[in-house]
Amino acid sequence: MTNVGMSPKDEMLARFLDAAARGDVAAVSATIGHSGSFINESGENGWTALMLATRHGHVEVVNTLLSEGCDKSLVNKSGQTSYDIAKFWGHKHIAGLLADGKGGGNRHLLPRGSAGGQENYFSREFLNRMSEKRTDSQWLEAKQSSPASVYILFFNLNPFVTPTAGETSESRAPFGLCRLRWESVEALVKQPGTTLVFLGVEKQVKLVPPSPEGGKDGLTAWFALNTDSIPVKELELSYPNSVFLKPPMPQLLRLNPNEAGVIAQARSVLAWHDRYSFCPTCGSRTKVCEGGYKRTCLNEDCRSLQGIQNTCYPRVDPVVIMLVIHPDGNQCLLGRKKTFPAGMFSCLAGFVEAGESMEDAVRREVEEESGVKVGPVQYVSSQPWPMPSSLMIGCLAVAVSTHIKVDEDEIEEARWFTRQQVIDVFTKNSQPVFTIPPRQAIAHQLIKYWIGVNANL
Ligand SMILES: NC(=O)C1=CN([C@@H]2O[C@H](COP(=O)(O)OP(=O)(O)OC[C@H]3O[C@@H](n4cnc5c(N)ncnc54)[C@H](OP(=O)(O)O)[C@@H]3O)[C@@H](O)[C@H]2O)C=CC1
Ligand SMILES: [Mg+2]
Ligand SMILES: [Mg+2]
Ligand SMILES: [Mg+2]
Ligand SMILES: [Zn+2]
Repeated sequence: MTNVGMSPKDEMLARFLDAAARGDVAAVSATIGHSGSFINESGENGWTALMLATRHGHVEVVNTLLSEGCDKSLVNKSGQTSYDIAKFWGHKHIAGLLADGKGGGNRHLLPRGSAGGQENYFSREFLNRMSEKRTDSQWLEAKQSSPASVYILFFNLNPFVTPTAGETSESRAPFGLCRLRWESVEALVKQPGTTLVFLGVEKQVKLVPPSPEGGKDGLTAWFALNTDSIPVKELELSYPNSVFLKPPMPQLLRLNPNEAGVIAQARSVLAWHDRYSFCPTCGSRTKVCEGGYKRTCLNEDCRSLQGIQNTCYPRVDPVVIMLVIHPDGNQCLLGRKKTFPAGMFSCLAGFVEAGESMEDAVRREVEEESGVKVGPVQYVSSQPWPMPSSLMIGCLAVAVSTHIKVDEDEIEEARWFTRQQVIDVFTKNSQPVFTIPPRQAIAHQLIKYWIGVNANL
C-alpha cells in the first residue's frame, strides 16, 4: 500500500503503527529489528505503537514493545498515556503491565489476599492428633486395649471399607471405613509384620460420661494397622460386606470428607513404615516408637542417633501444583500426561527440589514441562495426597511468555484454554472441549477458584 506524497520512511512508520494496531507481533518485531527508532515515534494524533496496541488489547505486542524498551510515559494529542488508554478501554491486564513496568507488573491478575477457607479432599482434620500423648506409653497402652477405641485396617496399604447401602450422593459417600474394635484386632496387633500407628482422638467429644471402658478421659482414640499377611478369618465373618480397596485409586476418592482426612494421615505414615523398615543411615534394624511416629535405629553407634535427623520421622514430599494464567488474564495453561483419560487436562505439577523455594519450584516445573516462563506466584491452598506422602501446594501463577514447548517425557500436550472454555466445563452448558480431574483433586479446586475469583460465578 503506497500513499501518494509520503516519504519511504513515513510509509514504513505507517506500516509499523498499523501492525501494532492489528496485533501483528512478527511485523512489529521485524521493524524494530532494523529501524529501532520507530519504537517511540507517533503517527496521527500522536499515537505511538504502544498506544495503538494497547487500544486494541494486543498484549503480546505490548509485551514486545516494553521488552524492547519503549517509552511508556509518552502522551498523545489528547494528553493520554498508554496506561490511560488501557484503563479507558478496560484492558486491565495491559494497564497492570504499564502501571509498574518490569517483573511483577502483572501481579494484579492474582486475587488480593489469601484464598481463605478452601477445604480440599484429604485435608479435613477429623481427629486431634494429640502428639504429646505419643510418648506417654501408659496412656497409649490403656487406649490401645480400650473397647471404645477405633481401629482402621490396611492390607498392603489398601484400606478395609464397607460399601454404603442405598443411594450415594456428595454427602453420602459410596464407601465408609470399617471401624474395628480391640477384640477383633488383638491377635493381629501381636502378629509380626503388623504396624500400629496412633492417629489421635475424636475432636467431637461424645455426650457420654467418661467410663472405665472408654478410658477416664472419655476420649475416643483411633489407631491404624497395616498388615502384609491375610487378615484373620474372624474379621471376614464379623464384617461380611467389607472389602479391601484394590486398587486403592480412584476408590480412595469415594470416602466421606472426615474419613478421607483420616486415610490421608494413616496411609502416609503406614507407607513410610512399609518403605523404611531398616535404618537409611547404617542399614541396621530399627524399632517403632512414639505411637508409630518414629523409628529409632538399634545400632548405638549410628549417626542417626545424634543431632537433628529426618530419617526417623515419616516423610512428607512437597509438590507444587499450579494454574498458570496467560498474561492477557483470560486464558489458563493446562497439560495432559499420556496416562490421563482421553480429553482430560489438568494443572501442571512437580516435586519441590532440595534447596528450592515454593515459588522457584513453580517457575522451574512450568518451564520444564511447558516452556512457558512464569513471573508472580501466589499460594492458594494445600492438599495432603497420600500416594504415598505428597503435600500438594496449590498456587496461581502468571505467565510472562506464552509460547508452549512441552517436555514430551512427562507431558503429552499443553494448551492455553480460554476462560469461556473452562466455564463450559463447569456449567456443562455446551459440549465442553475437554475435561478436568474430579472435585477431590486440588487441580479441580484451583481451576474453579480462578474462575470464581475472576468471573464472580
Ligand atoms: N491432587 C492432584 O490434583 C494432583 C496430584 N499430583 C501428584 O503430584 C505428584 C508429583 O507430580 P508430578 O507431575 O508427577 O511430578 P514431577 O513433575 O516432579 O515429575 C515426577 C517425576 O519426578 C521424579 N520424582 C519422583 N519423586 C521425586 C521427588 N521426591 N523429588 C524429585 N523428583 C521426584 C520421578 O521420576 P522417575 O520416575 O524417573 O524416578 C517422577 O516420575 C504425583 O505424586 C502426583 O500423584 C499431580 C497432579 C495433580
Ligand atoms: Mg509434573
Ligand atoms: Mg516435572
Ligand atoms: Mg520434577
Ligand atoms: Zn542406623
